[in-house]
Amino acid sequence: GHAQHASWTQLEELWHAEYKAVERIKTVIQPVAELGDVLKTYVESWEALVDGLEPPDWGSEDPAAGFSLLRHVAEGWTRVDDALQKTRSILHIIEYLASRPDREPLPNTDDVAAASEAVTRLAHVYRLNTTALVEGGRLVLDPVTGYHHPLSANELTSVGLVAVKKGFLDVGVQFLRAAKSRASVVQQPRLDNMLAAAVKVHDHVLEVNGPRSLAHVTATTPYGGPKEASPSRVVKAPVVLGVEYLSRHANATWMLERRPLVEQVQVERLCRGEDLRPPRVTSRLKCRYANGGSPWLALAPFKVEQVSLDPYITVVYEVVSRGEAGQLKKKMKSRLHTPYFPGSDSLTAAVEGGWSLKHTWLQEAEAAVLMGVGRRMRHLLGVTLDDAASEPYMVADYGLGGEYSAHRDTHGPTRAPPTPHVGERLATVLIYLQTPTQGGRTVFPWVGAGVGGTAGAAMVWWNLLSSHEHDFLTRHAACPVMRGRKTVLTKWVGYVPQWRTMSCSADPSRKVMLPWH
Ligand SMILES: O=C(O)CCC(=O)C(=O)O
Ligand SMILES: [Fe+2]
Repeated sequence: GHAQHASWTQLEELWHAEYKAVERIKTVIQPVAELGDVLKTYVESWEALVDGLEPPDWGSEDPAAGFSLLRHVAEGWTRVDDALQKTRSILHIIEYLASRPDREPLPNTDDVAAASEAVTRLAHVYRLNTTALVEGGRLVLDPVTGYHHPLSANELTSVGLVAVKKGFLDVGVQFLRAAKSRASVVQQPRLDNMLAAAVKVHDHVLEVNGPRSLAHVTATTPYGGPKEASPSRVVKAPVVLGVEYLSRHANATWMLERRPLVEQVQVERLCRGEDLRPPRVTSRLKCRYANGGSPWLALAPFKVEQVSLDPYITVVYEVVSRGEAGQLKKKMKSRLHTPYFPGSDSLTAAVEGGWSLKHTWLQEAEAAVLMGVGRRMRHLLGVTLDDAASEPYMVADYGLGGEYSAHRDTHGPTRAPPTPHVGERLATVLIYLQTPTQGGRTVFPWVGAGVGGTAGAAMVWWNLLSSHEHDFLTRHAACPVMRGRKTVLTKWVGYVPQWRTMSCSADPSRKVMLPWH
């Protein structure tokens, strides 16, 4: 099943619910313990009295036994009654605690497994600081406050084992090493065994399959044995971008066998903040004010920054204000669910979205804020994107290590067709309502560019060619969120409502963009 706590909004609710639960537990611990003690004493007193005798043989005619019986009940029951009355006053608290699973979804082993994998991926993509992990169980540090939550030996062990199982062999060994350094003397032998096994697997896989495939990652040199034994030189794979990528599309073998790994490696480099393009490409990018030719925006144009010219990707700043973002977040809170996409195969969508985000769909008519956003984008981009002419807005809230693997936004020939009056997803408007402090970039592996995201800013890109084929270069991914929260608001601009107003090109490979570009 699907993990319940796949977004930070839900994790935040869990913090609050857990706080309340523990506060209540604290109020019942003492009365419950007292009751336990009193009852135990009472039973002991009774057992001493009957001294192993069964009913017919009770010392009923022994005056001493009769005396003891009277005394046992008279004095004992006062204490029992006192403790029972106190417990009675906390029964509603017990009832509250006992009904917790009916009230809220509690995390289960699925959640823990998914979170372990998320931590593993974070460690892999962002090149975990092993020293900090070994010394303080530290995964990530808040650069401002210096806060970090240290992982215990047991937690490090369970993440390490998941990492090994999932093929992140280098990360697995590192976590198990960290676990060992933090483990008690009793735990040591078990960890020694696990670590030895993990190192053996790591070194064997490295020797047989090399350091990287779609299914595994190892360090570049073996962990066991003499270090100098295998000075295997790692050649950095050449970057594949733009037309070079497009030219490989005809090569089915390359697409099937080589593309996934090249894409993944390029995504990861971009996630770490690299730009894979040469300066002759990046130096042509501009930043300017734009009003899209709209008189309404003439006095208050948007700041538009080019991220890429082909495909055309821009960042439009200050599209949503802080207050508006807050209102939208409030609205989405109770509505988040596991991803599904209207009119498409929900299973595919859920798998693509992974466990690590929750989302909801919002109509423009449901939120005045969206009407404002829609108006701004309509004027700037010159497109129709109201409720009747496009899919609803989508709000997505990422979770712990939340990410979205590389995909295209268009339906294309393989997915369920879009609704007829909306058509293919001509453009994507992706607005960051909340920006993580570390990680979570949106990256385009075949463009070689990524954007860190500024709260309130929109990323806009055009997905289609004149031939109505999708532009393969627009594949993109959301990098795992390392620290902080990421909430995005997406609008897909449908093709059908725009086609009359678009300039048409005889060249089918031309990108479809609207006039202001
Ligand atoms: O959140 C992001 O950075 C990208 C989201 C995305 O690609 C999508 O929702 O289709
Ligand atoms: Fe997307």
